[in-house]
Amino acid sequence: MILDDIVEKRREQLEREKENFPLEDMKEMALNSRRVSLDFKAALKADGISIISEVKKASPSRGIISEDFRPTEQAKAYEEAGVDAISCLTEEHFFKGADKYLADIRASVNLPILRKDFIFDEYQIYEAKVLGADAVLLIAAILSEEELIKLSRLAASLGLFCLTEVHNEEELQKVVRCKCDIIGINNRDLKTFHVDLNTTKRLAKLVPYDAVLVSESGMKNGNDIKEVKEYGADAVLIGETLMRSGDIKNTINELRGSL
Ligand SMILES: O=P(O)(O)OC[C@@H](O)[C@@H](O)c1c[nH]c2ccccc12
Repeated sequence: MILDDIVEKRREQLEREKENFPLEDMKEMALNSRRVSLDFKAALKADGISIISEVKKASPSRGIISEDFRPTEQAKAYEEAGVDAISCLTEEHFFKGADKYLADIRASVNLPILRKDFIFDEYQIYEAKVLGADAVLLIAAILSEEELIKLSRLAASLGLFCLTEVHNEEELQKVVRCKCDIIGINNRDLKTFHVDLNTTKRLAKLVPYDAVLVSESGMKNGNDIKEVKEYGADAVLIGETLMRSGDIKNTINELRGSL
């Protein structure tokens, strides 16, 4: 199963990271960071539908998405087009991401940044802080309830927001029990890669009214956004459509339905 393979590879990447830079040092750096996070949650709750735009070179379902991949330029173009937040992949093997991309983007844009990765170890949370992220992704499918609580508490203690991702009822119930306040509904099943916007429709009804709801994956145009907005989404997370766009401003306007 692909999700297991990704986590397995991610463990290997993590071991390398820990060898290069031990936990104690990473922790110290994170705790010494004086940077105040940008308010990821407020950005998603802003009027209208908020857009989180993703910087992603490749994915296991799509292969290479962007041949001429320039992460910082991409993020700057998103900022100029008026998006509300940026998501940056840091997983190396399947998504061809890198920590450096996030750090570089941090130095050039002034929007909240989500570290998009497969996070299961406290090291990755400290590292997110050091890289300059404002938020981290936690995927309910790969974390137990105890882990979700532990990692989200640690993130909060560092001033990081958590976007907690679910794909089915059981995962949603789990994150609601953990009182996660920013809930991502992934329209893509990470086990089969099948995309269905009805996932948002089905699960949105079970999301607590005071949580921020993000619909993730598979959206291609303004109609898709309108659809998930009707289901109750406060924000959308869009990657491939924007990575493939030749005119980001135009595509963002089209997605917002303002053309
Ligand atoms: O490129 P898309 O279909 O617009 O999807 C973006 C984002 O939702 C997707 O990259 C994603 C959602 N959850 C994830 C978890 C890990 C890695 C990637 C993801």
